[in-house]
Amino acid sequence: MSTLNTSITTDTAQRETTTQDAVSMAKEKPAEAAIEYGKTVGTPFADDAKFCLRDVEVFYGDTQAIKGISLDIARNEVIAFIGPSGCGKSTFLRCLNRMNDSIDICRVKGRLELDGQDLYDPKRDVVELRARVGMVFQKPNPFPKSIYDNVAYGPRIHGLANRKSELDDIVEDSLRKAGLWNEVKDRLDAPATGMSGGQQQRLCIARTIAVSPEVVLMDEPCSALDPIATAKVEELIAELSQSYTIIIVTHSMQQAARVSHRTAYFHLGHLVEVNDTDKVFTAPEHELTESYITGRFG
Ligand SMILES: Nc1ncnc2c1ncn2[C@@H]1O[C@H](COP(=O)(O)OP(=O)(O)OP(=O)(O)O)[C@@H](O)[C@H]1O
Repeated sequence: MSTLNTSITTDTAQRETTTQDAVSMAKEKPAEAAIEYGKTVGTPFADDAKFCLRDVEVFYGDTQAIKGISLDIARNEVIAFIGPSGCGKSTFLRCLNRMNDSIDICRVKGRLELDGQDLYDPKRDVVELRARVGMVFQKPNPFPKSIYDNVAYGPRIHGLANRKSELDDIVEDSLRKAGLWNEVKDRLDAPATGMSGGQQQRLCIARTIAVSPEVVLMDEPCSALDPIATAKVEELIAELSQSYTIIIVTHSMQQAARVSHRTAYFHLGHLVEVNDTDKVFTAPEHELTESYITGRFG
């Protein structure tokens, strides 16, 4: 603050710049000093844990992106990851189905278990893991194939159907669960790339659930969608939560409030607070959570 005061001069241009600096300082991310390493306030642990994650650290080369996070994710819960850009939400999400394995400079440390089994056991079949823990990305990414073949792709490679009729049933069931069947049942052979963005994203969700996953990871699944398509995907998340554990990264606090049971607030690679979603948005425990949800920075 003293630097700011001494920089004030009578020069008008200089004064304007200084005022802008003050505004941007006020919007700046609060210091890491407000966070105790490895400590999360609220309710990060659960009795019925699908994922048990302890002391997780992630490095890109020498840079530490995740700083000692411990968290349980319960069976059939929807948990939202929120926080300012670059705080590590996607990095942490990608640990859960080992998507970070494909990044050469990325190292994951700590204990990460799915149903009590080590996620990072070198003997683990990663293809099988990614069928159990499916992922929906920010931008819809259908294959350049027909609508039918997009959904049938996973069941085919995992040998989930012995006959064409069984595959047809899986495709129909997945498209129904994704709320898309009525829109596409008469054009299953049409290219998926000809669908609207919102339809493509629901197709990607159908493709993910076609292999009967236990968990669906969603990395900003609505950021490329308009409000109507977003509302459809959010309705879908509510329906899917009956059967799956869902972990969603979102920049929209309204979306986190609408779809999730618990919300986890990340800051500079730390997990600062986890609480029931209502509590996070009405009575956050940590000052940084409060600053973020009230728009003081982010
Ligand atoms: N492939 C990578 N190589 C090197 N550094 C990376 C890589 N991916 C992410 N990072 C760094 O790790 C940190 C966390 O990034 P991450 O994408 O996980 O944050 P985020 O909270 O999901 O951000 P956003 O909300 O902007 O998507 C950032 O400093 C980012 O620059």
